[in-house]
Amino acid sequence: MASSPSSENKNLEGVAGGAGEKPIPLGENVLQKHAAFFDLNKDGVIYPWETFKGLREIGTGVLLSVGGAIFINVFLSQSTRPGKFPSILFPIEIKNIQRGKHGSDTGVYDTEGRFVPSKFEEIFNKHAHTHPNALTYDELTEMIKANREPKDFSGRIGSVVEWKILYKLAKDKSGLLQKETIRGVYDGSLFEQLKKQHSSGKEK
Ligand code: HEM
Ligand SMILES: [Ca+2]
Repeated sequence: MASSPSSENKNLEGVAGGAGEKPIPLGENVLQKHAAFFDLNKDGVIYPWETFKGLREIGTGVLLSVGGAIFINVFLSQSTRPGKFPSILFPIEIKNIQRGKHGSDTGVYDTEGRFVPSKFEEIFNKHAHTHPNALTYDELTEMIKANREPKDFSGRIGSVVEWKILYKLAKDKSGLLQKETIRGVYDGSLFEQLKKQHSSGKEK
């Protein structure tokens, strides 16, 4: 469908090194980094209270952080712990985080949680009409709509939530979501940045 063999080949740039280098092992996918920010004690498992604390640290309000922690952990605990009896503590297992991928997304993470540069560029080629390196709120909404897959209720909700919260937390003073900001969300470096900004800008 959308991903032809030729566009898939481009993924390899981000995956394998030059001649003779070993490909990056699956254990080092960027989606794991995105999630690992929230693993406060770095034990490979994210409990809801860690998600809550992480969300607070990057500037999310109390109510949204409570809702976010419940929503994220309930959904991702189920998919990252397949085959196991559900745990009432709703842990997310980072080593399986790629199983938490849903439909109606951008495809910037591939099925193994790796970053696909061509898909990342596609966001801006298709939707950045007013500024080449940023999205306005309307352009973001347009992108989310364009990524909708038929009958994919949960994937659509997931995408709206991810992108609208990102916009709320990380838009610039002119209301734009900058390309570099979006790049930073994929490897989680944006979360570290937001945490610094938030802790320096506000006394607890
Ligand atoms: C405020 C916090 C967060 C924001 C703003 C955020 C934002 C995003 C964005 C924008 C995407 C990309 C979706 C796409 O490419 O279409 C994404 C993907 C993803 N995020 Fe987060 N995220 C946050 C917290 C978390 C947490 C706590 C977890 C789990 C521990 C998580 C797990 C995932 C997963 C599994 C995906 C892959 C979904 C897919 O591509 O289908 N995120 N997130
Ligand atoms: Ca943990």
